[in-house]
Amino acid sequence: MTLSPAFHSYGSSEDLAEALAAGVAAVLAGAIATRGAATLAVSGGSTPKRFLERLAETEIDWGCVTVTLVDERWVPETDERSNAAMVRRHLLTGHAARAQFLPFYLEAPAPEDVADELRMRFLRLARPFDVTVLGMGADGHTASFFPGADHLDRAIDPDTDEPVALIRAPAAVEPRVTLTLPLIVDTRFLALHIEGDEKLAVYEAALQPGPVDKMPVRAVLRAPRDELLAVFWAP
Ligand SMILES: O=C(O)[C@H](O)[C@@H](O)[C@H](O)[C@H](O)COP(=O)(O)O
Repeated sequence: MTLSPAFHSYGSSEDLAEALAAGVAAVLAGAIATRGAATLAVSGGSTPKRFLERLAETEIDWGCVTVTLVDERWVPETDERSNAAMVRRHLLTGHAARAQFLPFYLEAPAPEDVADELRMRFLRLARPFDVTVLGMGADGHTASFFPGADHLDRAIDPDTDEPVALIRAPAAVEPRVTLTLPLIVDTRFLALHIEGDEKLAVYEAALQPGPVDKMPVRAVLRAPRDELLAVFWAP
């Protein structure tokens, strides 16, 4: 059964960052208390930076946390477009520097050259994740589920056993590697973090009936889950 998302709106990006960081830290601390470990998957781009900085300040036992990405642009961490570099800069500092980090990028011209290594790397990740935080583009993509992407059907196949998908799409700029839909929705706390009026309108349009491939965030919105998807929005 697909439950309607829980929508949380905040007066400012800073208020949202504080609230989302507190919520994520609480879920991670709960996982550490019960299992001695926690897994966090975060998205790249620009929106998460303030939230990740607030999360880095929380005093949970970061040494028990594995941090990974929802998706990555196929560039080295020296490239300003690298999501891994953004996460290291904004999250893996201070208290959170002790977390174990599992990035995607491997030294190879194309992700297809290391597809088996990527598959094995992410097959080993404990499931379900404890926290997954998604972003969304103004075109209705999330993760690297871009409209018009090649292999999009494989990436959003709810029945795939593959942990990652290799994506190429005009809007994606670089080749992408993304967690597949089952890994993304198989998480205890799933959040969609969007900011601005434009993305709010895109989110509301994505809630309406329509083809998934035109607004692939719909694959997440429609995925049957026991727990509510939590949407965090600020103007
Ligand atoms: O690699 C990426 O770009 C992200 O993982 C992607 O899915 C992101 O969440 C959206 O593109 C929104 O990006 P902004 O936050 O920069 O608008």
